Amino acid sequence: MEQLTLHPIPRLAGTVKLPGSKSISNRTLLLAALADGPTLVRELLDSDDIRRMLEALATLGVKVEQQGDSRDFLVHGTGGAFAVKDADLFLGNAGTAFRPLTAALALMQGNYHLHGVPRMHERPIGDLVDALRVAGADIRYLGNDGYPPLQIHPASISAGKIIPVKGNVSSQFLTALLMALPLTGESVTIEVVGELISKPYIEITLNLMARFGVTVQRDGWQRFTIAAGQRYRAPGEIHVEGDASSASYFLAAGALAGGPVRVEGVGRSSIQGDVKFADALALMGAEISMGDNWIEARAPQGGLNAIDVDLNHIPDAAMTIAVAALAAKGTTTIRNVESWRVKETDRLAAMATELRKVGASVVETQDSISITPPATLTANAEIDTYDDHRMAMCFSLVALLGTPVIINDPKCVAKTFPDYFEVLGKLAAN
Ligand SMILES: O=C(O)C1=C[C@@H](OP(=O)(O)O)[C@@H](O)[C@H](O)C1
Ligand SMILES: C=C(OP(=O)(O)O)C(=O)O
Repeated sequence: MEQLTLHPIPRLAGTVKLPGSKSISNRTLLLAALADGPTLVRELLDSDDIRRMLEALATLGVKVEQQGDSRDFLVHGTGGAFAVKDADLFLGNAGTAFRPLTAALALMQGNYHLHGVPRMHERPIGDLVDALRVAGADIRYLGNDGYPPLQIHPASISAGKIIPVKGNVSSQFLTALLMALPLTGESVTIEVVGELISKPYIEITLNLMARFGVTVQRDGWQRFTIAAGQRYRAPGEIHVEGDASSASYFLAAGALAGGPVRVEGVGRSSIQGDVKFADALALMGAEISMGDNWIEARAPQGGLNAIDVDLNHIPDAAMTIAVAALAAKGTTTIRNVESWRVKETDRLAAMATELRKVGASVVETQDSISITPPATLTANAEIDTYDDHRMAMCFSLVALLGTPVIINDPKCVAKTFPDYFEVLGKLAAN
């Protein structure tokens, strides 16, 4: 197995241009593929999760043309029906490809086999399948009930009713329904049953749907109504913002190792909830400034303080807080992140195990984690990354605390940020 040794990085300052947002890239590709007419998608993220969506669309007969060597792609919309009616789709471990494609294809009168890596087959999808079955979809489980792989069959769809969906396992199920149900042309109300987690991701979905001409009437986070007869219309061009979750590693770096570190590509005008990571970092004492399209972080004079926070709204960037806690005075508690258990790995268990390797005292509950840093961090800890890009990226921050660290299987960052370590290295060389 490949290993990467990161030597201590005593001071870090500079500017990083962020890669495109994963959440916006995959939503935009699908909406553009479903729209009437062509859409130019600018600055698409280049990573495994996006490749899975691009490959799936190609298999489904959607024409997508890369513009030279750029990250600009012209997507030829299909008007809401893919030409290929029988397909086998491998979607890796990309939740933002698997869940929305399941919903869209379930409404399309074809035979589709959707599968992924072994971990994807352990990530739940039952709440989405249950909701789609209420609309008449014919979806069968090929392995364990409630989990991929799935086989979709042609079915008679009638969405003109209330579709209930549970939102306490993943917000991606509601996102998938919202994006797909306009394809029926009927009026439909989606009713969230119980609690909805990761709410800001729904705002990304609604924002992009609106740019493609479909508006949703909402009653808070409980009911979402799509009026009859709406179609996705190509908006001409969509520019993909920088990835706010990827920004978290560099902002934390600025807060830990002097700074200022500035990220470009997200800021005050971002539609991504993960920009709120900056608020959590500020709560720890970091000095944050923000413009429309940039955020900057620097270390406070007296070092960071521990915090006790509910980070349900930013589950991905919350992992970065867990590692930044190693530099904070006191015990940091991150609450309401049970969804960590069903992501790329069981992130609560993985985080607890690996933080202990660097010497932290950790208390893990079903939905929270408390971290108390040691007096001296353990040098050269070998961090296992569990094929989880975010484990690799957030544990790189240990090097910014003056402690060498070894990252096992560093290439797992390819899911969302293939050249993460090169970008970090360049910043460190400034
Ligand atoms: O909709 C999205 O783009 C995402 C939603 C979140 O998932 P959950 O809703 O499952 O928490 C997040 O963790 C994931 O990385 C991306
Ligand atoms: C949870 C994540 O990914 P996915 O889109 O596969 O759910 C993530 O990127 O942290």
